[in-house]
Amino acid sequence: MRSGFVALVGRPNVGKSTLLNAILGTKVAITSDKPQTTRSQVRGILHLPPEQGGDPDGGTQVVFVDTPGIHKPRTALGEHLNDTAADALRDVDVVCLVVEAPGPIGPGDRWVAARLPPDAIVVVNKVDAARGDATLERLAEAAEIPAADYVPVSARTGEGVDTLVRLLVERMPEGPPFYPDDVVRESPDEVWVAELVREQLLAVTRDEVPHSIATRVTEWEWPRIRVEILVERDSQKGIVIGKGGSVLKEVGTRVRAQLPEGVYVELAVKVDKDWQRRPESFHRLGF
Ligand SMILES: Nc1nc2c(ncn2[C@@H]2O[C@H](COP(=O)(O)OP(=O)(O)OP(=O)(O)O)[C@@H](O)[C@H]2O)c(=O)[nH]1
Repeated sequence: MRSGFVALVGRPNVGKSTLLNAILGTKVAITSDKPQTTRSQVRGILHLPPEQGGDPDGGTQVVFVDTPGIHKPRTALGEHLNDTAADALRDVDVVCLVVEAPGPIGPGDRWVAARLPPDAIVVVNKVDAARGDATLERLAEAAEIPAADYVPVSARTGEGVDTLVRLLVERMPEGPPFYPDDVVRESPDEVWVAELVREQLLAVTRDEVPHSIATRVTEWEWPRIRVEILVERDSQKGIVIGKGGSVLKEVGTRVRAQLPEGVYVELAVKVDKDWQRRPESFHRLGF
């Protein structure tokens, strides 16, 4: 049996979480078109039996660690997110730096690249959205980053994902599994439901609101779940609730669609002034 850890790092919005979901073939990480969606290390576990590309003698388990996008921090939470991502680089077997094909490799990507181990893999994502020779240009640029492999993929269409998985399996050391066969996501159910609510709020609200939102489950009496939504200012409360509660209603419907039938999700909004700037507030939220 082979088993090991892979960290997915990169700047915000390059598609790390979408790639993790594509590799696992199931949703374990929330995604959005807003940067800085991932706020903690999210673990997803790939189990490959020998006949599906795992080690021929006993299969392979790859534990993926999805990380917050590394960025120039503007708040205490931002600094904490960078530290969380940097922590993930330690003690893993392979680091994948994710960049995106459509736009040039920028200072943010290079800053992360300079902190990689020399045997990292550079993943050039979103090749489906690259026009003309953009993918080739990006691979040429990526080649300047010292790494062991450079792999073009599309997390959206799945192109190249198998190649990436094959390279990762080859790099996994011999060892026993870390998780039971049926575990694909490490986070507890309460954390997952709170994340689903945050994902839908990110999808439904706009502008500065998304960064100010945090969610947590405050009651779990199956099938009734109460989720509290924290915002930083009074003005944001109205936006999150929506006219006549329309935003909350839409979010609730979208979340329920992803949970077993019959689950009742109750949403409440609360103001926790400037929680992102106060470590005691965001530590209380589990960051
Ligand atoms: N066209 C295209 N879009 C993609 C692809 N992968 C991800 N995206 C989009 O890129 C956006 C960001 O994706 P995420 O997976 O949330 O990005 P992330 O790197 O985890 O972001 P952070 O949490 O901010 O670090 C979303 O709108 C995705 O749908 C891809 O292969 N092709």
